[in-house]
Amino acid sequence: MTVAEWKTALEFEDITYKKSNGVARIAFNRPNVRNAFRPHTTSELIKAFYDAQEDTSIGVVLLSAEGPSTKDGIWSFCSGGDQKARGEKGYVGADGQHRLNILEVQRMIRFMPKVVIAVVPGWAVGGGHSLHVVCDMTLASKEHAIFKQTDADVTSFDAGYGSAYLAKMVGQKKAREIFFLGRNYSAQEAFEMGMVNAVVTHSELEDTAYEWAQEILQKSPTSIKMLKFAMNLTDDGMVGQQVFAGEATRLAYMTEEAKEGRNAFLEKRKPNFGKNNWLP
Ligand SMILES: CC(C)(COP(=O)(O)OP(=O)(O)OC[C@H]1O[C@@H](n2cnc3c(N)ncnc32)[C@H](O)[C@@H]1OP(=O)(O)O)[C@@H](O)C(=O)NCCC(=O)NCCSC(=O)c1cc(O)c2ccccc2c1O
Repeated sequence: MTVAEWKTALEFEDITYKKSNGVARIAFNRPNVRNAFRPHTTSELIKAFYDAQEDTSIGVVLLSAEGPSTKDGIWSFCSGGDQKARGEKGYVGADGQHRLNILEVQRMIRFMPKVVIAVVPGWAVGGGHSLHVVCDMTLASKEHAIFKQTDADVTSFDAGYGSAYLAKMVGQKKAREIFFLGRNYSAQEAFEMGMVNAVVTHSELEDTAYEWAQEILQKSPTSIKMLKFAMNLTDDGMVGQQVFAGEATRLAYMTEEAKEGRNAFLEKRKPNFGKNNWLP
């Protein structure tokens, strides 16, 4: 077992961001409000995810949470949009602008060419629930994780991945129950529904996530990336095809044909791609 040696990668206010041996760990850090996110949080998440995406030493990102609450000792992953940050036109930042950008965070997780694992130590609610749905895999605390959808209680609803993609994951009837009734589900129930990969004893949750990450890091990076994008493709329409196709183009750039095409243009001559290169 590789022991994690976390080092702070960038300093933030609402999140922590650390790296260890090929793994980045981005964690919500407002446990006293159940790790609700405000516009400031989403802008920090975007910066951290971008850094992890650009860092070629990083292959797996853990999206986790600090805790427990110093007020009552309760653990949470994320309770979604901060209801205290809601103005007349939606969530409002310190600059007075209305924005939340949580959907941009979702897209970064979805289209990042690396594996993102949700590590759920407690409440995963509303937009926090949707974030775990969009992650590639989810590990949940046996003792403390609770999954719940409150979007329809507060009129701030995820009609994208959080609901429609969830329905592909757990089935239409169950997804509708989750959103229409807003009940609490334990880690075990979430596992049985197919939206959690493993239920782990709380004290072993972070170590297990790190171990899973280390296992993934032994695999071929190109294979992992292409498989993630292949599995996304059918649900993501033309954008899914664009993301997958971008990687196909990258692979094509590495061929002799691509070198010949580029060189011919630069040397102002016709390209010669050879006669026997139409592979079966
Ligand atoms: C998460 C809970 C079920 C936990 O209940 P519990 O009883 O354990 O804790 P308390 O309710 O006492 O909370 C402790 C403390 O934290 C504060 N708090 C908790 N959640 C939030 C929150 N989301 N925003 C602000 N503050 C929060 C709470 O006020 C207490 O503070 P004190 O000062 O009193 O100590 C329960 O807390 C709960 O139900 N929370 C709200 C969950 C919720 O409705 N979240 C928002 C859903 S909508 C959403 O997230 C969302 C936003 C978007 O912008 C989207 C955009 C596009 C698509 C989708 C979006 C989306 O889904």
